[in-house]
Amino acid sequence: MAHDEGHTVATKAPAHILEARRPRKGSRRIGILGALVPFLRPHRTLIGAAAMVLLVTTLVSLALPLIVRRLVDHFNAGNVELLDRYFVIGLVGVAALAVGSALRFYLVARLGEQVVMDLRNAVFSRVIGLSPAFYETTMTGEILSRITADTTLVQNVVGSSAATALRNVLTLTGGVFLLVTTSVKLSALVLLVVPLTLVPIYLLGRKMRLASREAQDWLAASSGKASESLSAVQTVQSFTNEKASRTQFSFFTAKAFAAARRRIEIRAALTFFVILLSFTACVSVVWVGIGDVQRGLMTPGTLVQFMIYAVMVATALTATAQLWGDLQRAAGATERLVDLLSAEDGVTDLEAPTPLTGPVTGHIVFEDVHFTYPTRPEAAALAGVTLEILPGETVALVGPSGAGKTTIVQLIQRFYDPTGGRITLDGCDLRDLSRPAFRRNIALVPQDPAIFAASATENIRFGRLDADQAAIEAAAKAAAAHGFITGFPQGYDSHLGERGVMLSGGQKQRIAIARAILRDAPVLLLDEATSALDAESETAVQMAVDRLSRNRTTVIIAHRLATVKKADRIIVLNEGHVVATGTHDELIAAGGLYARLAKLQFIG
Ligand SMILES: Nc1ncnc2c1ncn2[C@@H]1O[C@H](COP(=O)(O)OP(=O)(O)OP(=O)(O)O)[C@@H](O)[C@H]1O
Repeated sequence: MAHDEGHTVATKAPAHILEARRPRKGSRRIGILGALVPFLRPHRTLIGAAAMVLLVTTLVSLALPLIVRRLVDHFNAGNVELLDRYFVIGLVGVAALAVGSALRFYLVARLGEQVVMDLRNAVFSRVIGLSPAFYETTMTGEILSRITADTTLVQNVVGSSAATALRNVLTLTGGVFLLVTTSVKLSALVLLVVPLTLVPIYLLGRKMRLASREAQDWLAASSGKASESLSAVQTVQSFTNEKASRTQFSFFTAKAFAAARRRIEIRAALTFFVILLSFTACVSVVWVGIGDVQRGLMTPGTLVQFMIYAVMVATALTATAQLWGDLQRAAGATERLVDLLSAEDGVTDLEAPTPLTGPVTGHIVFEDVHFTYPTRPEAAALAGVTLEILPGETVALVGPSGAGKTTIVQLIQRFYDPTGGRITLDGCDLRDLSRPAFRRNIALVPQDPAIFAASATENIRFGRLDADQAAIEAAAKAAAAHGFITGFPQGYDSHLGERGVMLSGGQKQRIAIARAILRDAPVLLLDEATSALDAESETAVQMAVDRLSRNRTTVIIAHRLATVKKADRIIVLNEGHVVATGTHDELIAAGGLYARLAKLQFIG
């Protein structure tokens, strides 16, 4: 019932999920697992050792039935000494098998853990560097699901299934060879059935893989939904939308369940066919074999030996059917991980970027910059912006909502590349510089600063990771944050809670300002908070900003009269154009958009 409701409430399934239902180019191939080779290569020694152990244990397990045959055939011969010898050999074999199996488990499981660790790190290090355009179309919760759930599927394969598959292949090869040498006639019977079992494995395996990938996709979507709702839990609760959130979430989990159920059904069918076919063959063989023993064509020991091999071969086949499913599932997961690893970034650095020579002065120039957000190709966010910000100058960006102020600040950081024109820092096109190199010269104070679930010290240190405690406290003092931090029970060691839930708006801003002070960069970008602070916080923040912007190129998205009045120059934007520049008094005298905005927006 809840699921049906879900259909009406839930948003449409993400586009890539709908897309996932269609088989993609190459999605039929299990060969995608080859993408894991670069992750396996560094562990060659481990793999080699595991393969050796695997070979030895398989050979030992194939040899044991030979002993069993001798035991059976000499059972009544009265030669106790010979029997004892066989038992001792058998026990040695069993011991070798035990040691080998334990060692194989250890080596292979460790390999799985290591490969998955590397894979997780690779995916995270890839996505953490992707420019914001990527996150406009991908939910973070979904990426988390890829990093946890999908990598776990890969781990199953690398950390067990692959080894089991290899063992099965060896057992099958060795077992079939030994079957034939034991009895050609009975083997012919068994080998008739082997190809038959492969047919359902092949036919159903592909379906299973598609269902599995779909289940993983829905699972990822449900994580995306959950993390979105959880990160806005207060908004959800104050609008009493918990029920709708639950319904939406259960819509996604129900979809994941339905796909998983389809996979399980297919696998159940597969298990049925494989067990039926392989064990039917076993039983028929025993039937025929007992006749041969009665007619004296073979010894009972040989029949027992043959039966053990037949069971080994049949078991290996059954396991292969299941493993094939695991491999298919891992192929689906790998495909998605590969998608993430090879996600194209709209913003890329040159192979040989221009090095920044000497200290940056902070001379920023926009030359006829046009820009359209990739997700909104029909509307230009900037339509020919030309402006120059001199070293050390403080510039206030002012304009109605949607005018393009934030866009300008984003482009200065090269989160996007302009679609036309160019932006230079100290005369260098941003596209020719390496992002990490020039961003080191920029400090950002966002409107709603990110606060991490860590101590006050660690949060401020985010501005410059190698800063010592003294520098951190000095920055906090300059940002008027020292007072409230020392007021906390654990002072600088106080935990600030995820997203800074334990701080007021003004306190968060002062932490962000302390970070920027610590960074000590020649360019300061500041998005002034729109929310009103109390007079005391307001003055404290204002003073901290003044101190911070002195002797630096400062670009402020201004929302307060005090700020614009202090700016060297105000740039008025409207609909992606610069419509006027000047000081507060000049612009008021000119009486255009700014005069109107000033009257409406700045209360002072
Ligand atoms: N990530 C985005 N994807 C698509 N369009 C965007 C994106 N960010 C902003 N826009 C659009 O670009 C235009 C300029 O937005 P921008 O955020 O630069 O305005 P702003 O002047 O900072 O407004 P505000 O004062 O309300 O923050 C707006 O029409 C906005 O809807």
